[in-house]
Amino acid sequence: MKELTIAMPKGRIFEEAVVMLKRAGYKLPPEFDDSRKLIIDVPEEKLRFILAKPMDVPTYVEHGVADLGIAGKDVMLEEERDVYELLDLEISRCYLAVAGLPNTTMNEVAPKIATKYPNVASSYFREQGEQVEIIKLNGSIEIAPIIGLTDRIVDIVSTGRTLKENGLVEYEHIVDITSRLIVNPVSYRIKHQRIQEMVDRLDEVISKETIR
Ligand SMILES: Nc1ncnc2c1ncn2[C@@H]1O[C@H](COP(=O)(O)OP(=O)(O)OP(=O)(O)O)[C@@H](O)[C@H]1O
Ligand SMILES: O=P(O)(O)OC[C@H]1O[C@H](OP(=O)(O)OP(=O)(O)O)[C@H](O)[C@@H]1O
Repeated sequence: MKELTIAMPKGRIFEEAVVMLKRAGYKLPPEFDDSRKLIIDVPEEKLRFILAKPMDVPTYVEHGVADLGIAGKDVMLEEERDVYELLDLEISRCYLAVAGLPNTTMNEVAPKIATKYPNVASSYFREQGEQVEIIKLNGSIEIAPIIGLTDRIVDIVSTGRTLKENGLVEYEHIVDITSRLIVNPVSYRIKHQRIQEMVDRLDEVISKETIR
């Protein structure tokens, strides 16, 4: 049996992804529940896990140092890496939206947009026929319109709590987001049987949890 390397996103997707793998019958050691290790080998399952920053997962997979990865659709849209999406895992559900201070319009000349997703935001506003200046931030995006850095933000919304507690409102819904299982195209060809088995096992877990 060929070994598979999987790039896992640290942070909020990690826990849900681990639950899913366990439900699919993979026996994962206690390091998955509490550890600072960045590489976890599971020889019994012939699996190696790399614990990466969520935005970096498609990079590892594109370069083939990981066969598979788990990444949010937001990251896939932003990074546009040369990988295949195999499965919608239907976890970490959220959406990308345009938000800002209530009852405001965007500056007519060169409105500014703060975001962690400069590529997604640029193409969205281009499609809308609006010319904007993108200001890339790495987090706490909601601060930007409050302190007058930008007119709007493009950011993730899940419960809407962060917008609400910071006095912002949603203006436009851009795209729904869930996490995806992604694969390196070469790995998919040469380790096809092994990868397909994992896809089938995960797909069964998804089907049990949702009414399709
Ligand atoms: N509030 C949220 N609710 C649900 N899913 C979310 C939420 N925020 C982000 N996500 C999804 O989870 C993924 C990882 O988010 P997370 O906050 O763990 O990492 P990150 O913010 O990209 O990383 P870091 O904070 O370490 O830079 C995102 O790419 C997105 O798909
Ligand atoms: O609608 P909500 O449920 O409030 O979730 C949305 C918030 O979650 C994410 O932030 P995160 O917690 O990752 O912090 P960050 O600002 O550092 O990215 C996102 O960027 C929003 O700020």
